[in-house]
Amino acid sequence: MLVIGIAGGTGCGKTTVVNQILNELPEGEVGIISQDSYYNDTSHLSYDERVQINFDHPRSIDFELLEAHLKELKKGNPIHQPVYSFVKHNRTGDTVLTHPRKVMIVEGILILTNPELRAMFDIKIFVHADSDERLIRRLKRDICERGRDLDEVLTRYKTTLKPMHNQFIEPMKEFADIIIPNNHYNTVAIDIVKTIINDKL
Ligand SMILES: Nc1ncnc2c1ncn2[C@@H]1O[C@H](COP(=O)(O)OP(=O)(O)O)[C@@H](O)[C@H]1O
Ligand SMILES: Nc1ccn([C@@H]2O[C@H](COP(=O)(O)O)[C@@H](O)[C@H]2O)c(=O)n1
Repeated sequence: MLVIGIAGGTGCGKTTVVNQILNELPEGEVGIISQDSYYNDTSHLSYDERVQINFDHPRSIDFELLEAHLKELKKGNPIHQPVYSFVKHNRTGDTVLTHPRKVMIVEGILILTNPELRAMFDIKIFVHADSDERLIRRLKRDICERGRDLDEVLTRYKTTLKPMHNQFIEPMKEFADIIIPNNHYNTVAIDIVKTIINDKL
């Protein structure tokens, strides 16, 4: 199994890059694990308490479960990937049966911050977009798709997103094998990654 880690700040285009990679590759050969599925289970907290969580700090992620799941997939066993709700700020209780594939992609803002998880990646990719570009994209996405308003996104950006990005995410570029500039759609970089995957398949 080839395991590819794709990191980068919120709104840099990780999900878009993953979809572009999947496009045209043989169906059923590439699997995806999203770090978002592994936000800690916070069922013991009220909604108001969950809103206060710093979702851009590594401690908000259940890395233990994420690692355990990746190990199972590497052994050839399927896993039940939790489903996360950005509206409820919690896991929904549902899971998605995820089968091992020849190529597994793990994507998320903080996946390179955990040394044990990082060691499991054969290829580490960092997607870069400038912070103003990422903020614009995040505003549009969170308002249209994640039930947020302008005030919520901007407050979160100033109080947690930006400082956490500078402290934990940006320094992870050091560990990347490939950095994809993504201020604009980067078809050349996507083609290179697709070629690497096709070689493996
Ligand atoms: N290169 C790009 N140029 C313009 N918009 C982009 C680009 N890449 C992604 N987007 C848009 O930005 C938003 C956030 O992208 P997404 O892939 O969800 O980022 P991430 O998963 O890194 O948070 C989406 O609405 C997406 O369509
Ligand atoms: N309940 C939550 C959980 C996470 N976030 C934000 O999501 C971002 C990570 O997801 P991307 O798809 O953008 O990579 C992260 O910056 C968290 O702030 C949230 O808003 N609410």
